[in-house]
Amino acid sequence: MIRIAIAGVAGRMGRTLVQAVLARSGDAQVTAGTTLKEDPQCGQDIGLIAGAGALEVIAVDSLSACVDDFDVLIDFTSPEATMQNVAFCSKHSKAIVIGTTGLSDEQKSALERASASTPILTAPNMSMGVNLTLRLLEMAAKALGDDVDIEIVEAHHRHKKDSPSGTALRMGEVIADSLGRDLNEVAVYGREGIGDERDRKTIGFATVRGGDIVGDHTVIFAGEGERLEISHKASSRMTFASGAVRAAIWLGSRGPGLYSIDDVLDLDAN
Ligand SMILES: NC(=O)C1=CN([C@@H]2O[C@H](COP(=O)(O)OP(=O)(O)OC[C@H]3O[C@@H](n4cnc5c(N)ncnc54)[C@H](OP(=O)(O)O)[C@@H]3O)[C@@H](O)[C@H]2O)C=CC1
Ligand SMILES: O=C(O)C1=N[C@H](C(=O)O)C[C@H](O)C1
Repeated sequence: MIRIAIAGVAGRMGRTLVQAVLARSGDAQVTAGTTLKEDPQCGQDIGLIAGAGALEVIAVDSLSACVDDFDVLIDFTSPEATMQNVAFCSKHSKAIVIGTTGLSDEQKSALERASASTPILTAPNMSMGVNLTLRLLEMAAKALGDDVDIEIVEAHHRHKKDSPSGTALRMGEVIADSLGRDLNEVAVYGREGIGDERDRKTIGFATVRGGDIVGDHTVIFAGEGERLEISHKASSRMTFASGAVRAAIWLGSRGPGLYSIDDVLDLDAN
């Protein structure tokens, strides 16, 4: 039985993660959860915070306060909080699953360094559908090559802080790699005013923020006379949470290393 702690347990993903662990049949347990000290839910039962009934586990304001209570931490918070949590997990030999997006290149390098002594699994999107979409994008990019213009459009709820989404950026990386391009050189983030004609080698990103959109991603491969669009639309955060819990259970029996959700999901099984 894996003992799971959830960082940011009062957040949108934190609450859904509690429900996702409860939905499993006895191979995992939520044994700890953190909130910020100033959060009004700090000190409350995390089951009640998640709207799932009391679990007799109280939300605490730091990982130090629950260090003996968990094996794997699941972290969907903010880049700053995630990096502090990685340092804590490294020091205390805990595995960590990271869903937080918007990490800088420097923060990603720090994750790589920490993974020499800590099991770390990170993915900008833990859903089966998105990770299958990444495979389809690779196939489409290779087949259509340099004959199309490629644009990535993503839409999320009004509270989302990072843009473009981590998933959109990963989609861009997969497509750029498939075409032998460097995303840092070819990405165009939004357009405004009068500019030059589109350069075919570029990969465009467009961001929509509004209401309660859970997460939509569409990649457009626009050619002459036809265009192909590959879309994924999430309608529930449970798709991300159940992937993350599955990843935590998998990571619980792994040694140090930097893993991805591809290592966990059986995308080739069916
Ligand atoms: N990989 C994936 O599949 C997915 C990734 N995400 C990513 O997960 C992250 C969180 O998203 P979401 O749940 O919507 O955001 P929320 O803002 O709802 O949740 C984040 C929570 O973390 C809390 N928090 C921040 N710092 C700390 C800290 N040091 N200790 C404890 N709690 C802390 C926040 O508190 P407060 O509100 O008080 O600041 C908040 O409750 C984002 O980066 C998002 O992009 C989201 C969905 C899927
Ligand atoms: O913030 C969110 O909500 C989401 N963030 C992730 C991202 O940035 O890609 C994944 C998902 O789309 C929801």
